[in-house]
Amino acid sequence: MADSGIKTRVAVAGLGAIGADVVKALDRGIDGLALVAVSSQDPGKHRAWLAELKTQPKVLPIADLADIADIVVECAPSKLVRSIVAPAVERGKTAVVLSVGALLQNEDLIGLAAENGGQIIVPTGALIGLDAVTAAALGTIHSARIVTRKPIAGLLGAPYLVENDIQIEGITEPLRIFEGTAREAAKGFPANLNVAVALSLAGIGPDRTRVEIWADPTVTRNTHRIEVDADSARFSMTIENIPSENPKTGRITALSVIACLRKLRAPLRIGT
Ligand SMILES: NC(=O)C1=CN([C@@H]2O[C@H](COP(=O)(O)OP(=O)(O)OC[C@H]3O[C@@H](n4cnc5c(N)ncnc54)[C@H](OP(=O)(O)O)[C@@H]3O)[C@@H](O)[C@H]2O)C=CC1
Ligand SMILES: O=C([O-])CC(=O)C(=O)O
Repeated sequence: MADSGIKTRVAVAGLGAIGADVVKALDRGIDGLALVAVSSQDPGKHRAWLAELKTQPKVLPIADLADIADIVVECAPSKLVRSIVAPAVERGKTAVVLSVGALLQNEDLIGLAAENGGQIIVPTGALIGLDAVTAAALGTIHSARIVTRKPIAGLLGAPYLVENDIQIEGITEPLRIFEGTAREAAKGFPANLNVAVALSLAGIGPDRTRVEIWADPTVTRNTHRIEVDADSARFSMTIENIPSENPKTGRITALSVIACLRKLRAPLRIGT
């Protein structure tokens, strides 16, 4: 298909560990896409590096991004998901969502996208294997499980730890701090376990996907192992993510978003 020359306009909400890398990649150039706007809590903090971009995006409040973009990439705290995604999908536009856990409290956004011809895209993010999980889900998946091990800094402050008075600072041995469903994990660890919800949405849902979380002072990487048993295949895979400047977020997450954006207009797409 010939390139029409018309660029799809992209806005990025959040300029932290994920958003800043996505903005820089868009500015370097992704075929068919143009960065038009960004949003952050404190834009002054980002003025210097934004000024070095080849093309200056507008700096807007999150609610205004979908006015001028075809795709809004959400890389912000999970409590903002609704205010970023709703304006996009109700205009028939696309929202790329990183704070996947928050979709469980805002499931109606999926209906809103369906009614208005919009789309919500969840990149593989910090996880591995969602291509195989979505394929297996077309048959029968008997079970899906994720075991996450994170260094202490990747878990500190999670509401589940605070509510249950679980102390992890200073532990010297791995400690299993949670066992439950992906839905429960999303509630207790909203900034740490998006991967569990992504796995569940690709597979057998948040109430049947089992999650185990370990605070592990012996690891330096955010490590996720998934185990899936289906009528088409059985597989297990592990990813060991090097933390970014945000210890909760693996470096590969921004790269996954960039790869996802590149696929949108690429002449060759690899993978499901
Ligand atoms: N799906 C997945 O696999 C993964 C998902 N995530 C999730 O992705 C999200 C982003 O992660 P990460 O980049 O590490 O987070 P960071 O904390 O590094 O960055 C968050 C950004 O959100 C911005 N922000 C905060 N409030 C507002 C607001 N009111 N309006 C606009 N912007 C705002 C901040 O602005 P400022 O810089 O000005 O303070 C900051 O730039 C998180 O919810 C995280 O849990 C993370 C890893 C993997
Ligand atoms: O799932 C998340 O929110 C983040 C994560 O574990 C990682 O980046 O490795």
